[in-house]
Amino acid sequence: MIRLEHVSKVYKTSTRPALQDVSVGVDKGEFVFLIGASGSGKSTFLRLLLREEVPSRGRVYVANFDVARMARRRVPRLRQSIGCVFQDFRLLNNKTVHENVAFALEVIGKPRNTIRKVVPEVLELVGLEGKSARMPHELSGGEQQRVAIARAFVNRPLMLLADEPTGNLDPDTSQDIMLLLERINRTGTTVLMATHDHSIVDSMRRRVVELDLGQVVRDDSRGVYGVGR
Ligand SMILES: Nc1ncnc2c1ncn2[C@@H]1O[C@H](COP(=O)(O)OP(=O)(O)OP(=O)(O)O)[C@@H](O)[C@H]1O
Repeated sequence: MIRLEHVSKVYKTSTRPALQDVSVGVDKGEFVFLIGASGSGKSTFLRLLLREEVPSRGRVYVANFDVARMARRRVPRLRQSIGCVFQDFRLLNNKTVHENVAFALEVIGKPRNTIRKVVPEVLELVGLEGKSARMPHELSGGEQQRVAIARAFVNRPLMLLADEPTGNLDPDTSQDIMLLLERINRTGTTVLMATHDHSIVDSMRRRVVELDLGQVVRDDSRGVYGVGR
């Protein structure tokens, strides 16, 4: 599903590589934590998968896309197969919950009757049935993140990328969000989550890929956050 082969990334304005000779494969349906100190390269890793950046060296594959080399006009198709969730939710504040999720389908040209059918289904999946008419500011942080996850998942992407999705949430709410990401993973969706949250990584016992100064220093199949460190 994801394959990085000997990927290095050096940003123009930086001397030290953000990623250095990184080779990682993630199979369809896996749940993987990407961990590492601030500046270790986690966001760069995710941005390469979305073709928001291109590697300085090496190859990046996502599903059947040769991400770094594909024509620019095919990039929207790549991005449609990847759902994204962020620490700061990134909802449209002037739209309701329903409209936020529906918008993700409108922009890719889904017919209105499909949208009317699938939006309530996905809102139920994330536990927000009954809140579809609320505005984002009328929701708790955890609920806002559920809307963001619904929006990322409504198109049934092959993969969900989550960049610190629990970074703004308290521990209990974070656990609820993790249960939701696990549920989405059980539908067969590959989940790759960048995080600093020790307790979540330790409680889930999933695969852990650790970056340090742009290099993979650990890849454990049922890892914890800080083994031996
Ligand atoms: N657009 C950019 N231009 C120049 N340097 C960058 C750029 N983006 C990131 N970097 C540098 O690349 C390195 C890796 O950054 P990256 O954002 O990938 O780390 P991170 O692990 O996601 O950090 P954090 O946990 O703080 O988000 C850092 O040294 C950072 O300063």
